[in-house]
Amino acid sequence: MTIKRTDFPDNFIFGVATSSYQIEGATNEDGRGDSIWDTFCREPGRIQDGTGGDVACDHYHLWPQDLDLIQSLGVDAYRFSVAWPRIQPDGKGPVNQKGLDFYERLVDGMLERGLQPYLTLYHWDLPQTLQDEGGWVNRETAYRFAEYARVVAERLGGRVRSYATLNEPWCSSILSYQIGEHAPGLQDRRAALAAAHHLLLGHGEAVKVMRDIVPGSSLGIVLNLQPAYPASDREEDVAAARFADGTFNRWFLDPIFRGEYPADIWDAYGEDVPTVQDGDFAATSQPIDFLGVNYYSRSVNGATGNVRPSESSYTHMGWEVYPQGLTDLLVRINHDYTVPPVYITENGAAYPDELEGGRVHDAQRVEYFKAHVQATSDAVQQGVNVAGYFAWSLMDNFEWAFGYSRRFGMVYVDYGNQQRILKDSAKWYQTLVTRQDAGV
Ligand SMILES: N#[N+]C[C@@H]1[C@@H](O)[C@H](O)[C@@H](O)[C@@H]2O[C@H]12
Repeated sequence: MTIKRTDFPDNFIFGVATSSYQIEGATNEDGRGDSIWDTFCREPGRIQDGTGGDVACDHYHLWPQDLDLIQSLGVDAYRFSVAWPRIQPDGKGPVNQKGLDFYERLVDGMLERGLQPYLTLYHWDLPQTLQDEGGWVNRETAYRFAEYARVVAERLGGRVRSYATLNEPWCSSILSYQIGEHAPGLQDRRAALAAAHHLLLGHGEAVKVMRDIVPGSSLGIVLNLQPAYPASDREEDVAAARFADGTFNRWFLDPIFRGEYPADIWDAYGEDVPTVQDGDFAATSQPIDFLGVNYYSRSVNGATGNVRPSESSYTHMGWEVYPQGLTDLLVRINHDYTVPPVYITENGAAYPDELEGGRVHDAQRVEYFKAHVQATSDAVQQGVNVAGYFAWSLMDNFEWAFGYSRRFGMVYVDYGNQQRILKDSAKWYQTLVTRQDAGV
């Protein structure tokens, strides 16, 4: 059985994805302000290899050849993010024109190369000055985010037709304010739930503002969703899976598509639940034009903790390779919610790539992509309106708390000389998206 480009609708989009802090570098250039990740990386022990995003892939300077590289892959679209601290160094007030100029050049460069820009407004690089005032725990940050969205839309409006407000609000709240593995690195569930609420409020306020500025553009949000399976059919395992599904998936899907929090999880959170003001759910459940889904793996839940099926293979992140979970997830959200067109906005895998004779034979990543593109096609065949697939990531980059120790790219980056080298997976993807009938 082969997966072919023609297995998808003609208007199906294939793309690649990155984010500002992970690739740009130039953290002190052209008026950019500090983000919470610049601060976090300076705190000893936060990043596994002690690095940060100050240089990364030097994309801020190498963007023309990186756009040439993307174009050479034959993809339709490029998903990228705008760094809020480049646009408003203090997160509010004065606009840094050099920051806007950079993204204007970048977007024009995409359009000149026939690449459709898919813009994400917030991929975790919150201006530090806002964090100094409480960050997402402070409700005011939601309104500052809507003001930032206005600035970007007013400058790029006519040229960018797809805007995602947030990337993975679960990571920006739970992972960052409760678990503490991401910036700002707090461990306070009540703060995390307040942050999650204000992120979703900011999403809604930004959508409201942008509807007037970029009429006809496609506005949406990107969620990292993870299907939760019970380790067995024992009641306690089934309950564990439902709780995991509730805290990870429904806690974000329900406010967006139902205008409420899931009652079972709200009750479980007790006094840590966020303060919800009148009108908040009207904002969070603003009609949107697409849902972005970032899928990497599933969870297998038991009453005493997660289970790692021994028969599965695992990526360098320790995540189970489980493509069926993508199909199951898409079919489920299509059944349980009234969703707009869905994009797989991120899917990919980290493996310990080795450069051998100027080549990277990343066979495991090729198989990962093949299986998950197939799983996406399976969901389409089952009636899910999937409009596109973006591979994570275009190139190796700063992998947050793992620093540069994890390589997710289909293009290898030699950080010593910033050389880009297509891995076998890039060549496979190129054959798929350019209809050369890549085989599975
Ligand atoms: N970890 N990991 C890989 C990848 C990360 O590099 C992206 O920035 C996130 O949007 C999402 O977590 C997925």
